[in-house]
Amino acid sequence: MNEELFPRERAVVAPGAVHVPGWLGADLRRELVDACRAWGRGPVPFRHTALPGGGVMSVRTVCLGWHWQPYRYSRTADDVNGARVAAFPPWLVGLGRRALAEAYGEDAGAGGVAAGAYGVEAGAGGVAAGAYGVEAGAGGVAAGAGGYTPDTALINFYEGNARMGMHRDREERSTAPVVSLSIGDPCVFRFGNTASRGRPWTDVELRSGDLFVFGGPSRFAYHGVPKVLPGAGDPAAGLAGGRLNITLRETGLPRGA
Ligand SMILES: O=C(O)CCC(=O)C(=O)O
Ligand SMILES: [Fe+2]
Repeated sequence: MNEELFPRERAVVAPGAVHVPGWLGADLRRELVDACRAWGRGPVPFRHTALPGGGVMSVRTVCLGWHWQPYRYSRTADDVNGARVAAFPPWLVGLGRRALAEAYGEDAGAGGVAAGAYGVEAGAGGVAAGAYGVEAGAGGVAAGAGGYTPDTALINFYEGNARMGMHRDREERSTAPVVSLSIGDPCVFRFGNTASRGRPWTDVELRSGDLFVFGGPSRFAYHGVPKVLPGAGDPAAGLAGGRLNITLRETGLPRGA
């Protein structure tokens, strides 16, 4: 939302991890909320994901393109109703590319990403090559925002005391960045490190319309949502309460599958 008295500043939270406050305008937020409602109507509904240990996640999730369940992707929602998940729409690929360009700079190519988001050190080659591996260096982040082709989205809905523990998004074979879009109630988003669930971490408040991208050296960093803050959702976007988060990812899985 852009009505802030003191506009919030974009911030590089860690190398490759960028927070862009208020990136989504009201029209786009509303379109996304409408789209999420439609996706939640099927073929696969929002569900509390069952964990192997017997627990269930407090957020409710629905997926596009590929269905995520702990800890793999499949085309069908075998832990829900067995249906094939809704297709990942081309317009969402476009939104992902725009998000990447916004976070890392228009020339989010080899040099652009390195210089813009990772800092000069990373650009020097060592970190970039080390973090991406040769494969990704050639075809992943280095290909720039235009080459970014997310093929799965996890749509999380937080209500009441829903939260998400510290974890890594690591079921993807691609090392391309994760694009995260938030709509509705604000939350504390905890962005940690790649070594452990523990400190150091940075707590960032994500509000409605905020973009957060994590790639490069931060792609496999631990992160979580310890708390959703009280709010009224985002009435301008047609969300009466709760928090929606959409993450766009490249699975690196075969497209034809
Ligand atoms: O809700 C968020 O902001 C984070 C969601 C997340 O980390 C995930 O879906 O893996
Ligand atoms: Fe995550």
